[in-house]
Amino acid sequence: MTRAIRQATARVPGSKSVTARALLIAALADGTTRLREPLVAADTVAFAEGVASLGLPVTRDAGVWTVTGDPGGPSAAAATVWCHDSGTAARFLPALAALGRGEYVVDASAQMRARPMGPLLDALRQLGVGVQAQEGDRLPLVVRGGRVSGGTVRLDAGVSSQYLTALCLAAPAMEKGLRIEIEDIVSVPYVELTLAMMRDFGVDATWEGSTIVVPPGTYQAREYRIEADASTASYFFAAAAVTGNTVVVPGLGRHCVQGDLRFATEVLASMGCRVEVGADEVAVTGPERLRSPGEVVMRDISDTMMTLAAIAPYADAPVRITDVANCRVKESDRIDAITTALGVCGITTRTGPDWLEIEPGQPHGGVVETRADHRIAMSMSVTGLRAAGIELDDPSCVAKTFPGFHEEFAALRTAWARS
Ligand SMILES: O=C(O)C1=C[C@@H](OP(=O)(O)O)[C@@H](O)[C@H](O)C1
Ligand SMILES: C=C(OP(=O)(O)O)C(=O)O
Repeated sequence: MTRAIRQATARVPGSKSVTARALLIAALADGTTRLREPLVAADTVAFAEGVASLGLPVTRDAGVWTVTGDPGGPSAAAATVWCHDSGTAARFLPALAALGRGEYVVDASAQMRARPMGPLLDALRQLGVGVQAQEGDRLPLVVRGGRVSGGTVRLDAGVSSQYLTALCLAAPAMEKGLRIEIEDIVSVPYVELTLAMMRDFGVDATWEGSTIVVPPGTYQAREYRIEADASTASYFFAAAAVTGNTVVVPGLGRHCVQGDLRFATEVLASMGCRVEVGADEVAVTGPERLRSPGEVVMRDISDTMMTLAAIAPYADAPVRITDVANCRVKESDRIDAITTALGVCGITTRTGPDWLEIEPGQPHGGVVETRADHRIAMSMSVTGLRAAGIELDDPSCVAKTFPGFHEEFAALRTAWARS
């Protein structure tokens, strides 16, 4: 007997990572850039307000953000840049501030103040930028803007690729450009995304072995469409995986530049899902019984680690996720947060410094401690599709990247039920 598969569409907002990069590039571009379909969420609003506070105007209309760039860098004489909980803002904006003509304070929430900044600050200091930080190179910072001539820096991006992206994005505005010699690196697809977007705005940076070479140059202002967020889409793809239904997500497709789409095309596909990548949409259909992918190395796509952990109980054998040490220094200690959440629901897990393992089982209800981490909230919502009584202590923390998440998730369930 063939089973009835229910199909529905889920609308996922614009990519956080693409929106943040586009804002910074546009701020340094020659002219006015119009960003279509940007992500409107706490992280990107903080980013846009940070750019504006540095003296580079950003107008936010529905569906279009307009940025008036200045290849000479920020013009404000003084500013306080408030990054809220956003790693992209807290790591990218100090590099933009370094190019300015004033003295800037960069600060953020307690959650972000606890996250590491050291390698970025070390690289900025190698370039002669005046940076003062709190003990342990944490936020808040004072950055003294000035002419940055560039040259060569060494960088350890083994805890976060965001330090490397920050330097790459700012480098064309440096007199000699920049050679960045990379010691270690995580989240490589995010760096590829950075270089691809720089190319879209007219600057061609290249890899030479483990060095990135960015020539001096000027970004060209343009009209730019922000694609949907592949990390956010992972929750909707995972929902199809555990229910055996089909979800179609528009705004992602063959030309997608985000590494996290690999969660669908590689991880879910290896678990028995059918994954169809079209020109401007991706469809995922769950199997009758979810297969364990065995061990999954997630160093490149660690934002989707919790999505996989959240569906792992429904697989037919244990799931082991490895090489995700830097998940311990994100919005929460994510290895601890997701295994604690699953534990509250009766699922057995094991962890190590950079890995976790999840046993198959039927979760029961419980109150999940989200630890103000949007991805714990969204991931455990997926677990809740096949387990009654899973509640989040703070559902509103999804506002970091998708304020409308719960409404869209509920709409998908309703659409499946009606189809
Ligand atoms: O550059 C970016 O836009 C991002 C890089 C990744 O961080 P790490 O490089 O710290 O892993 C990712 O987790 C984050 O959500 C967004
Ligand atoms: C790690 C994340 O964000 P950021 O580092 O940009 O705060 C995330 O969105 O999962």
